[in-house]
Amino acid sequence: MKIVPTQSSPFVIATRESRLAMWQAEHVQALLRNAGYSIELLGMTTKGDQILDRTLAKVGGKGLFVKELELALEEGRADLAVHSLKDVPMELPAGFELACVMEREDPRDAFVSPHHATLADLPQGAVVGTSSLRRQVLLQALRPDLKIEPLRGNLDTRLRKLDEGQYAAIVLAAAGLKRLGLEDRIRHAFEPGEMLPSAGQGALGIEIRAGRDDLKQALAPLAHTPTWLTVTAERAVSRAMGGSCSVPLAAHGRWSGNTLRIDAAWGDVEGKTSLIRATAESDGVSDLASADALGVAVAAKLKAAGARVSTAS
Ligand SMILES: NCc1[nH]cc(CCC(=O)O)c1CC(=O)O
Repeated sequence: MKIVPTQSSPFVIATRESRLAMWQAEHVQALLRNAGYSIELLGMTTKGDQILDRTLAKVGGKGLFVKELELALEEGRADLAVHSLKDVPMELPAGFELACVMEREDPRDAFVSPHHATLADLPQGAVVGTSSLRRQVLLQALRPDLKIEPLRGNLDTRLRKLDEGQYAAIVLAAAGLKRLGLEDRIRHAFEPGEMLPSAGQGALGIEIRAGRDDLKQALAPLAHTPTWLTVTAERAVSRAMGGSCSVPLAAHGRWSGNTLRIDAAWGDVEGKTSLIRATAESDGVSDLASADALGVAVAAKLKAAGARVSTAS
């Protein structure tokens, strides 16, 4: 017999209305429904979805995607928000917390192109679309001749712009393409050694108002501890570097056995190709505090090698 949890009213998931955000919210909805909970969705459009003609760095940063969802939580219109962790600022506002981090999808960046198999196949000076400073700097480090042009919008919009011929290739997160059944668009998945992913890429986090123990209990079975530890270390690198989308910064963790290794790369916006890299590993990462400390240690190495802490928000 299934034990049905007691709920005074359905839990409401606040979600952006892009196909990817909806997929992610519906995924969490399905998991919680399977566990016997009653779950509804509240779709909303955020500023980050509306403003498409400027880079995120110029319009106010990643927080744009999450602020409106947090307002819905604050006003009691919704109970939880499912986020791509990559888009979640390092510090949550007071009164909010991450209730859980789920198992990571593919964290790699994907090379997508109608006519070229990978970066090395692109002709001299080809136009590659991305608005991510991290991707721009890492691409230029591999191929200084490429012309990087801005590309914003949801996944479908970005793929349409590629197909219309505005770019020879674009770079997207493999995770988003896979979730939407668009895996066949991936021509090449960059290994972390080629193009280091962003902190949190491919992982989903669920945000709630602090103190909602009923929700924490419901969400606990969705948590994936190895992912949570990894992304905590990655996000600690970003936090310690003052990371935001106006700084090219990559941080990526991998387990081998009991050892967690974090690689990071920091780019100078002005210098464009001067990448600073650092690595640290630990076999003693078993709680969020030690994961955080590992990330801070990587950031200290970046700083010692000349990376500067950003003060921009
Ligand atoms: N910045 C937008 C964004 N936020 C999360 C993903 C992909 C899914 C994920 O990383 O979990 C994407 C698209 C992309 O970078 O191509």
